[in-house]
Amino acid sequence: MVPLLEIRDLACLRDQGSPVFSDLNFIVNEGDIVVIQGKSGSGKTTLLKCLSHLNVYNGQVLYRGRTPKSYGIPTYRTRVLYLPQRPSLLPGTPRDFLTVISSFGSRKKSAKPKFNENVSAADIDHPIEVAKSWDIEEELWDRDWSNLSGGEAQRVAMSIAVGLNAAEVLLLDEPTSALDPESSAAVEKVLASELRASESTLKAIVWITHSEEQGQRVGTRHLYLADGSCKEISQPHV
Ligand SMILES: Nc1ncnc2c1ncn2[C@@H]1O[C@H](COP(=O)(O)OP(=O)(O)OP(=O)(O)O)[C@@H](O)[C@H]1O
Repeated sequence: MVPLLEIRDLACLRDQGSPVFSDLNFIVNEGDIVVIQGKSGSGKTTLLKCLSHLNVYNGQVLYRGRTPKSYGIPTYRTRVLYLPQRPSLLPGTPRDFLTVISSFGSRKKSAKPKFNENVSAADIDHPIEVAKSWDIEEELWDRDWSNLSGGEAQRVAMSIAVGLNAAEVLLLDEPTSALDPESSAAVEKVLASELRASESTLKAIVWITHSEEQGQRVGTRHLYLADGSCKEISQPHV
């Protein structure tokens, strides 16, 4: 069976030419929540950016056996969706971002998702409803990202990722780092149930966390990045 995501001989260089990492090889299968751990500066964010085709890299990233370019990069980025560590650095408002991303998207309206389906107002309403369930009032959608708190921005970004129901793989960069334990647990619960729900497009998550406890709670697999390479470990790294 073709893996959902396959990473072959992935290497990424710093501006000065030294490698952040090289020769990374791993597979993400349907149902996986792959937790990525590693010390600060080990290359976790860089890895997610390579997977979402935001960084230049050597080697191959294959989504369902095909290169990102073969889907068209905007469509690929909607299907393999990266949520940055600090969504507050995005330009404009969350509603602007939602409109742009949904115009590239494809929602699963039937058992077989199709690319480039038209997006209706309902597509845009759903993330707003998900966000409301996480105590995000609608007026926040029209504020600049820079004027949201870190935790508000994280919940809004996550509600877009979940509510649009377009992504098959979510690439999450410390998605709950600015949340209190209760909000964090609510987000973990929704993501885990989305992964199990048959009507959801979501098939796998790659999740960076510095929290060993969170890694243990959410992860089905654990990768540890160190010294420019990564290894699969059976338990979260202590
Ligand atoms: N645009 C860039 N130009 C030059 N070096 C960069 C750039 N982005 C990242 N780096 C370097 O690449 C290395 C890996 O950074 P990265 O942000 O991927 O680490 P990380 O493991 O996610 O760290 P943290 O846990 O602190 O978020 C670091 O040495 C960082 O300084």
